[in-house]
Amino acid sequence: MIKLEKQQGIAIVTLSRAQKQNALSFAMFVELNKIIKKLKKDRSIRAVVLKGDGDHFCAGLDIAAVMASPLNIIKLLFKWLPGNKNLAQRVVLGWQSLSVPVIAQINGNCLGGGLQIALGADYRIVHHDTQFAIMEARWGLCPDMGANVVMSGLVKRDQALWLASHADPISALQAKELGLVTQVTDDTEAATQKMLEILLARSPDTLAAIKRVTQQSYKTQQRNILAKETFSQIRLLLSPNTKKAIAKAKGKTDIHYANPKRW
Ligand SMILES: C/C=C/C(=O)SCCNC(=O)CCNC(=O)[C@H](O)C(C)(C)COP(=O)(O)OP(=O)(O)OC[C@H]1O[C@@H](n2cnc3c(N)ncnc32)[C@H](O)[C@@H]1OP(=O)(O)O
Repeated sequence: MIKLEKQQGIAIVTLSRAQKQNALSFAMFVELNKIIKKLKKDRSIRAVVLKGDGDHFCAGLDIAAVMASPLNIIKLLFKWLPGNKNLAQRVVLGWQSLSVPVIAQINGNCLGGGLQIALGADYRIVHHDTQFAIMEARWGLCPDMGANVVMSGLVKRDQALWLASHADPISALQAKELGLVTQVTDDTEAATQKMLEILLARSPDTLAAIKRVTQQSYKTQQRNILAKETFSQIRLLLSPNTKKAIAKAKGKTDIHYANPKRW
């Protein structure tokens, strides 16, 4: 469900489950993690392009499929030991551990976990018609998968709060205004090629150094943030208000939340 091709030194990673708008199963996270490890060792590549098969980048986590296996939920979101990242965090932040530039080429829907994976890339080239949303709040959850690390380098604090809290789709232009997007275009393929030409004209050592140094400013905080988002998600999953939020997301209207907990 993940395709990896190499063309003239460019690795092309494609989320390939077009009939489900490339919604992410547990197996896709496992495959993506393996691919990132493979690319890390591959000295023949100069850049990575990450995209979705068909008309969409990704419709987010396949919640029903992942929820069907409690063991997979634990492996994906909660396998946390001090200093370790869970599988989803390893995938989202994995693109940043590569020394080569990673460009997410985005069309159609780019939602939830799909947006988080795209935010882990170095650049996002998006079609005018793309829709973005951080959707966890609809399910009574909070953004995880490393979203809080990648967002903190891109979006101002009040905007990050608002985006995660309203959980509604925003347009490509709104996303650009917030800082989520590098470039909005009518031809993502051509714009990606153009960016690759510019990047490939630079020394790979220079690009690697720029990437490493640019990341450093928010890397120091990373471990605390990752641990916090994992623990917050565990508490939410155990909360009666989350059950109510899920019922609401499925269309139940007479929902009354209990008083808020102290965090
Ligand atoms: C920790 C949590 C992390 C997260 O990622 S939270 C976010 C999870 N994602 C969602 O909540 C999105 C759910 N999907 C939708 O709201 C809608 O869909 C869309 C807006 C993405 C698209 O709507 P439309 O254009 O009308 O297409 P369609 O007929 O609903 O979907 C086409 C096919 O794609 C499947 N699909 C879409 N999203 C998901 C998903 N997230 N997981 C699994 N399948 C999905 C559908 O079921 C259907 O397939 P079929 O025709 O076989 O029924």
